[in-house]
Amino acid sequence: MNGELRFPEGFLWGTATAAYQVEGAAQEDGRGPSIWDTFAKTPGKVLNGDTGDVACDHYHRYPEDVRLMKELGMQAYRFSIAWPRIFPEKGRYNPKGTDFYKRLVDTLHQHGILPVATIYHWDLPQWIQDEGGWANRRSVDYFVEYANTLFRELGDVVPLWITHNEPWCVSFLSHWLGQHAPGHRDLREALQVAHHVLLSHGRTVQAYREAGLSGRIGITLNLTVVDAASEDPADLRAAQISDGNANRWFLDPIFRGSYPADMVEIYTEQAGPFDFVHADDLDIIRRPIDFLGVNYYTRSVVRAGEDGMPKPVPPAGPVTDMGWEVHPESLYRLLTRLRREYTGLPLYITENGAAYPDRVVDGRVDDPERIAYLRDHFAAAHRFIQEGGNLQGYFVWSFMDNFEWAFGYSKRFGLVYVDYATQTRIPKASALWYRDVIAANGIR
Ligand SMILES: CO[C@H](O)c1c[n+]2c([nH]1)[C@H](O)[C@@H](O)[C@H](O)[C@H]2CO
Repeated sequence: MNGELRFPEGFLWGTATAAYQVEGAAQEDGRGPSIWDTFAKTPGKVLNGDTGDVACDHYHRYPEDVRLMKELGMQAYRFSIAWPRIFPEKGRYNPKGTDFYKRLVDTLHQHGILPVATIYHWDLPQWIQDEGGWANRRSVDYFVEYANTLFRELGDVVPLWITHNEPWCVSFLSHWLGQHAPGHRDLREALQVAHHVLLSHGRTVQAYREAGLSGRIGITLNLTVVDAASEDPADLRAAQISDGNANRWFLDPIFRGSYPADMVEIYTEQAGPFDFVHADDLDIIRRPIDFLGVNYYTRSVVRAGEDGMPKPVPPAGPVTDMGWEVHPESLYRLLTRLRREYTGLPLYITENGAAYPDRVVDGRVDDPERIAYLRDHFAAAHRFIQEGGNLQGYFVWSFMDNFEWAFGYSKRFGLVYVDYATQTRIPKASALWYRDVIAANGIR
């Protein structure tokens, strides 16, 4: 058909969620508290005082959800494993926690859906935070023990592993900007956290190789394109700094084995010496991975503040319900840069999607804006592939509406609408459209 954009044979189409955002069952089968249980119960941290106590009750309703994924033709499901289910207390392994993920993975296989497991998606066990959290280098050892347990228990049935979801959010958003758990505002701590998360990634890749498993392992980074508000040298430098913080701080250690020098100079000046970086750390962090997961939602535009540091410029174009600019061409720009400057490894879009104020009318949810958003981003991805880019799959965020962190349940990213009062699932028009895209392996 004219204008149809077909994707390569075997391209993997899926959706993504994360444990704390969908599972609920916060105290069930021995799960211990996470930093998000603590944060959400702290007055003022999450809109409307929402918590993940129940969420989408995915812990109990996953059979229904997986059936719906099958009906919608989804080929893969990216979920995260809740560390506090596996090690609820220091030194205590909880087999009941692992058993849930064995049930989930088994159900996915029964329906011909590929399981993709994210080992860490922000729900750090509170007992580790009580020892200093990711800022404490001991967290690296705890993480490797946790990961090795998952490889032992699930290594033969999970073919794709993601060590971490978005180290930038775990470090800078949560320990410098203070918007996510544990809500700290300390640049030096954020830099220590970023380093220990990256180090735990490298140690875990090493552990996966030593386990002799036949699957693949990578990491998911939230990446963006940063544009300067003008050609003024101050704005151009501000964009360079913003790019350094958002992108290069993680891409350079993983793919080049060093932190970006321009940013090291700035951060050393602002936060003191990098004495938390030990001699062989960067060699561990740069251990070769099998793929890179890319979470892309929007680009950013910055100008220079009084101090020369980047200040965000409000979007000029259309935005989603999060206020994020809809900018699909920047997905193409980002992917092209990754291929040009960093890696030819397989890439997966491990998250892309949009929140819109969805409404149920006569039992249906029409979401044309989400369809348009996804179509344009799929087209951008297709352009990258057509030019030789090694993009192998796409996971829409999210399978269903869920707990959107500090925004609580006020933002709906799902292809499937969730009525939280009844836990009813309603596939939105975008879910039915996505089903047709998957069936055609392309867009019209
Ligand atoms: C700039 O967006 C970030 O890359 C990002 C967006 N998102 C994420 N990271 C997280 O991985 C998800 O848990 C969020 O639910 C999702 C939607 O907000």
